[in-house]
Formats: sequence, C-alpha cells, structure tokens
Amino acid sequence: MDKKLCIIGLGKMGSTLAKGLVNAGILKKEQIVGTDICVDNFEMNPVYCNIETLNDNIKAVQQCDIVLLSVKPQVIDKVLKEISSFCKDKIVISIAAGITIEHLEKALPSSAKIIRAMPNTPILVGEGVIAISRNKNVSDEEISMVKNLLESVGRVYLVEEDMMDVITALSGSGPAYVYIIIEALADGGVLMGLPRDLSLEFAARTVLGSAKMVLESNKHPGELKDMVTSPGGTAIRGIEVLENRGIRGIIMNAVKEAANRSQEINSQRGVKFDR
Ligand SMILES: NC(=O)C1=CN([C@@H]2O[C@H](COP(=O)(O)OP(=O)(O)OC[C@H]3O[C@@H](n4cnc5c(N)ncnc54)[C@H](O)[C@@H]3O)[C@@H](O)[C@H]2O)C=CC1
Ligand SMILES: O=C(O)[C@@H]1CCC=N1
Repeated sequence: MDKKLCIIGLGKMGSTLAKGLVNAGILKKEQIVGTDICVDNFEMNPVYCNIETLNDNIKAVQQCDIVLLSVKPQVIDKVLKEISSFCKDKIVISIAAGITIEHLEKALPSSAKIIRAMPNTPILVGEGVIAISRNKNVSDEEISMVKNLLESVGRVYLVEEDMMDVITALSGSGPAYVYIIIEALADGGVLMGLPRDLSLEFAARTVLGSAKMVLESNKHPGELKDMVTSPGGTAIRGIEVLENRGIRGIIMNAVKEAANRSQEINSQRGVKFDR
C-alpha cells in the first residue's frame, strides 16, 4: 500500500494500531507518522516500531493521505477544529467511542471522507475485531483500501452506523470484561492452591480455547457447555453458582450500560464548529 497514515494520539489504542500495522507488514514504519501532546510518549517510540513522532498535528496531517484520530472523545472537538481545514481530500478515520459520523461531518470540510471505526486492543496480537462505517464521500474503492489496511490487524466488518454504540460496548469494551473474568478464574485457582503463574496460564488458555471452539466448531455455545457438564459432575456445580448469582444478566447489563454510555458521549458534545 502506497498511502501515508497519520495517527493522532499515541496512547493505548494509537500506539497499538501503529505497532500492529507495522508488525503486520502492511505499512512500512516510514509510512506512519504519529502525534501526541504528551512528548513523554515519544520516549516510548520503540513501542511504536520507531515511527516518526511529532507534537504538531497540522504538520502530520499535511503529509498524509489518511488521518486516524485516536484521541479521547473529550478532546476530539479540539483536534477536529485544529486539523479541519487540512482534511479536505483526506480519509479521516475516527475510533473515538460515541462520536458519530454526523458529528464528524459538522466539524470537517464537506468533502472529507469520513470513516467511523471501532477496533479493540487484541489487534496487537492480530486477533482484533474492527467495525467500520463510512459517510457518503467514501467510495467503494476507498473503503476497500481501508478495509484491506485494517484487515492486517483483525477481522473487519462494514456495518451500519446505528450498530456502532453496541459494537463499542461489546467488542470495543469487551476485552476489559474478559480480562476480569480471566483474572477471577486465576484467583479461583489460587484460592484452591494453584501457583499464580500456572493458574493464570490455565485461565487464559481456557478462555482462548473456548472462544476458538465457538468460532470453529459450528456448535451453539449451549451445546458446547453441555459437552463439559456431566450429570452430577463438577462443571454443573460451578454453573449453579454462576446462575444463582445472575451471571448472564450481569454481563448483558454491562453491554447495555456501555452502549448507553456510548450514546451519551455523543449527546454531550457541546462545541459548535464554524465552517
Ligand atoms: N483503549 C481501547 O481499548 C479503545 C479505545 N478506543 C478509542 O480510542 C481513543 C483513544 O483511547 P485510548 O488510546 O484508550 O486513550 P489514551 O488516553 O491512552 O490515548 C489518547 C492520547 O491522545 C493524546 N492527546 C490528547 N490530546 C491530544 C491532542 N490535542 N493532539 C494529539 N494527541 C493528543 C494523549 O496524550 C494520549 O496519549 C478514544 O477515543 C477511545 O474511545 C476505541 C477502541 C478501543
Ligand atoms: O472505554 C473506553 O474509553 C474505550 C472505548 C472502547 C473501549 N474502551
């Protein structure tokens, strides 16, 4: 790919994307420039595979074809205002939770090609899942190019934008829920006498293997669960505890609340843009 990418905000997600894309070999490190206001982040440059780093968003945007906004929703308006007039013919990808295409359109030139995306941190290990939606200015060819770029770090799905809040709650935020489950499983092992490192390894591999079974076996999760639960056995005793405490409702509610929060973030955007 002969495009140059600018990543604005080299925090957790921006640096993960930079590293993931360089590691995947889809872009050379010379094809990515990253910016941040926190210059301390630049000392972490090896983490970003030695991409060029600047603390000047405009300078970075000017030299790129694709701009990826990886700043918090709370500061995105400030950044949009700063770079807007330099984005006339650019593809602008925002990964900010809750920030709608409509909001981005108000802030950017009417010709800007806008993509709202929701990745997740497992892109760092090539197992990410990324949803993308586009505005009317993005051609089929351009969306294919962006899809191709992001497919190097995960599975990419083109979705209707009205699914984005839920996807943000499910796959965008979901790794956080899964880490809590893994940590809790490991704590359970430690509680019952396993060494911490072995317990964590077994917990993580159990989640990894179970997820693979769901994806590769073509069986319903309920059927896979039944394969583990012998009558009068150990697994059903564990499941009884989880069901008594309402595990399913708790997890469903977590997704619902996170989706509500994503919607709320957009409705709280107050800055008005002068064209
Ligand atoms: N962390 C995650 O798992 C995911 C995050 N996201 C989205 O990615 C975006 C970034 O999130 P994180 O990386 O977690 O946050 P973060 O706080 O780690 O990174 C944001 C970075 O932006 C920098 N920044 C702030 N103002 C700036 C400016 N004016 N110009 C340039 N850089 C600036 C900050 O110094 C910071 O390093 C958010 O909008 C979030 O909703 C999306 C999917 C997953
Ligand atoms: O909570 C957050 O800020 C982000 C949005 C998607 C995942 N985590």
